[in-house]
Amino acid sequence: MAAVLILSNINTKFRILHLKRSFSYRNFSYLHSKRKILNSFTPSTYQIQKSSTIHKKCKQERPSIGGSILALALKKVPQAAPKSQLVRGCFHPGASIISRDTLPLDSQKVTGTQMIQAMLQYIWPKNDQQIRDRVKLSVALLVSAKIVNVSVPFLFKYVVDYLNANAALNMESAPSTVATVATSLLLGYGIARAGAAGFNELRNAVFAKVAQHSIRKIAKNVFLHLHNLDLNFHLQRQTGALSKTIDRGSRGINFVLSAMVFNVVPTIFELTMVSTILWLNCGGSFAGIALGCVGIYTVYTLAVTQWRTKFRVYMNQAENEAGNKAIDSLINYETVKYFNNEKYEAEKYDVSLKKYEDASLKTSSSLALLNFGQNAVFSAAMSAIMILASREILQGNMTVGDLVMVNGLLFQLSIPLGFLGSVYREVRQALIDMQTMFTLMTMDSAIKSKPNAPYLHVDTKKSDIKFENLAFEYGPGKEIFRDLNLTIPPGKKVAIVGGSGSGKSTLVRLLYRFYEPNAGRILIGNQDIREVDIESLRRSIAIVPQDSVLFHDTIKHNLHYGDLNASEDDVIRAAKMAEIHDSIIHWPKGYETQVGERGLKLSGGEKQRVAIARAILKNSPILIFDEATSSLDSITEANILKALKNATQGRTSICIAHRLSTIMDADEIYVLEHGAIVDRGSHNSLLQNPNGLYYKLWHTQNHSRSIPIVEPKKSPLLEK
Ligand SMILES: N[C@@H](CCC(=O)N[C@@H](CS)C(=O)NCC(=O)O)C(=O)O
Repeated sequence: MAAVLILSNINTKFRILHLKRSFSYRNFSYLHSKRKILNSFTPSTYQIQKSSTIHKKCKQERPSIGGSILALALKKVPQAAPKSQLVRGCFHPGASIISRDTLPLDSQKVTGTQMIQAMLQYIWPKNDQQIRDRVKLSVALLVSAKIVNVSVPFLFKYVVDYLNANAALNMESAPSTVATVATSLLLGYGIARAGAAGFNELRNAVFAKVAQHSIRKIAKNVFLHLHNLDLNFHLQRQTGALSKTIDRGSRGINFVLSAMVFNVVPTIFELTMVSTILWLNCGGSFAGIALGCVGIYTVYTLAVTQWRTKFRVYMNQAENEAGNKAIDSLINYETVKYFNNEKYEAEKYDVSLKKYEDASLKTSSSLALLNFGQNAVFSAAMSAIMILASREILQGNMTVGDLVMVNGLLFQLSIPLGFLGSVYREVRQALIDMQTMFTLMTMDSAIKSKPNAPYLHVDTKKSDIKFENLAFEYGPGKEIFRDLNLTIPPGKKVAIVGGSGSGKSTLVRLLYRFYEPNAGRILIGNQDIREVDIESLRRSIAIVPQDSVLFHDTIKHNLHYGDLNASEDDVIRAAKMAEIHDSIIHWPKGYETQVGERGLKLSGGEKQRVAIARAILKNSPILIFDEATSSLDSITEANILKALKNATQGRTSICIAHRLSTIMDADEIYVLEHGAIVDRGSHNSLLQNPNGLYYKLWHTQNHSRSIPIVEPKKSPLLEK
């Protein structure tokens, strides 16, 4: 199948824009403007052809984005090409991709055997005897349940035969004995039925701990693994998709385990027992009917399930689409109101609901067809086996009890098989989900500590920070630094200023090892940060980021996050230093106030002050303020600058700033432009140079800032 896939790496994220069977370049602008993103594109492997031709055309037509748009003619191929052919978003003819957002491009697909091995590690753990004992007990209970279950039709047979034989005799001779025997057999029948159910339930209870324990361990390991992957990985992936991967993957494990232990293995065991019994007791043709029935039933069920699965996929897609639209619309509640677009939003939501409705109807009607067919197969088999039995009875080879028994055995078999289609569908999906999750586990972080890396030691009096011949680019054509040299003296407050895109924040990311430089090195107290333990490096640096995002928890928890071992007094002290304490105590629940999702209930200034308090609490020798006062009004800013001054005392601090008024007191100011230092000095000395960038920035900002006097923003929490 020839297909066209257009990918864009705008925002460093590959997106599938459109997939078509045939492609003409004239469609390109249209497709690009449509930006159809097929998130739910099923994982397949495509071979890339003629990419260079189409890419060239894209470049001519849309020079501004040509470099980042790749239009690829693809052909489906059975196997993925080596991952080395896929380099930094550059696709070469002949290379292949796994086109699913959640599957990492640079990871290896996990095979079925590897998945089974991984699962076995959890359900048969080497050093957990308790779990192993539970598995053994579950298997014993499974076998017992099935043996008892198969004995039920036998007991029924004996009762029928016994009553049949004795009803024909003179009942007056020993009526009480007949009644006692029949009653005992029927009681045995009841006990056996209850016993089989009891064993089944006991097995479920015993095995539940094994399954849940495994899921917990796997989910925790995946979660930890995700935290250990580098920032670049996280920026390229939707966080929602990652959490879904863990969620679906661990649910998949649960499902596969449960299906195997509670359904597939017991049913195969029961089928083997039933056909053996029928063959030994009644003959080969009886066993043949049972096996034939289950065979036809299985083929029919799998075929119909395969056909109807697409309706469920559409249904789920439409459900997700509707859910996303509802969430997006409700998150944008204020924007919707600003433009009176409630009806438009409702219509948009209804489009997805309609898709859901259509798919849902197809799901139900195809389910009815499946159920009917399954029933018909078993009914036909039961009729056939009973006709055969009745003939044997008439010939005197079998009893009426035997007829009841064969009926019972076949009927009992139909019960677990009643869910075969669902089990098949869910297991297939679970295997895909598990594969996505385990594939994620094969990803390695691009940035990590070397084995036995020494801890970083920072002496605030001696350890300077040096950026030596630094070169860095976020990707091809996105160069930030070419040959940057910069020294931050120990214990001093250094400011880095410049326009947006000059590379200020990138410096912080490189220092924190969120990214690795392409050339050059960064030294703290003459220790190359690439050679030291990454955790010790990050412990030595406290950052107040540009966008402070808070956890959906209390304000106290969010402050405490700076140092989870700090005392409550320390938390309050940090809050006071960051000038947020007075606001908090006026909120209805004080420090116990919930901040809302991502700190939604707090104003920008409040969030930044929380971030400052957290950084103060972290108490690291190096402090970085990355545009930390950008969301503060003038009055709060003035108050907070004093707090910052206290916090930075005796530490090496770097203030990244756009607003120059916040860094006037810095010991040294570096002016950055297009990734190079164009000016340096103190505030006063820099203002002596009327041709310098600092001079221009200062006068532009002072002119615009002298007009408004901004009142401090009220907290949204106080307004409620
Ligand atoms: N007999 C069918 C259906 C069994 C059934 O009722 N499955 C439940 C889930 S355990 C269900 O809700 N199915 C809905 C569907 O398959 O669309 C089969 O073998 O799959």
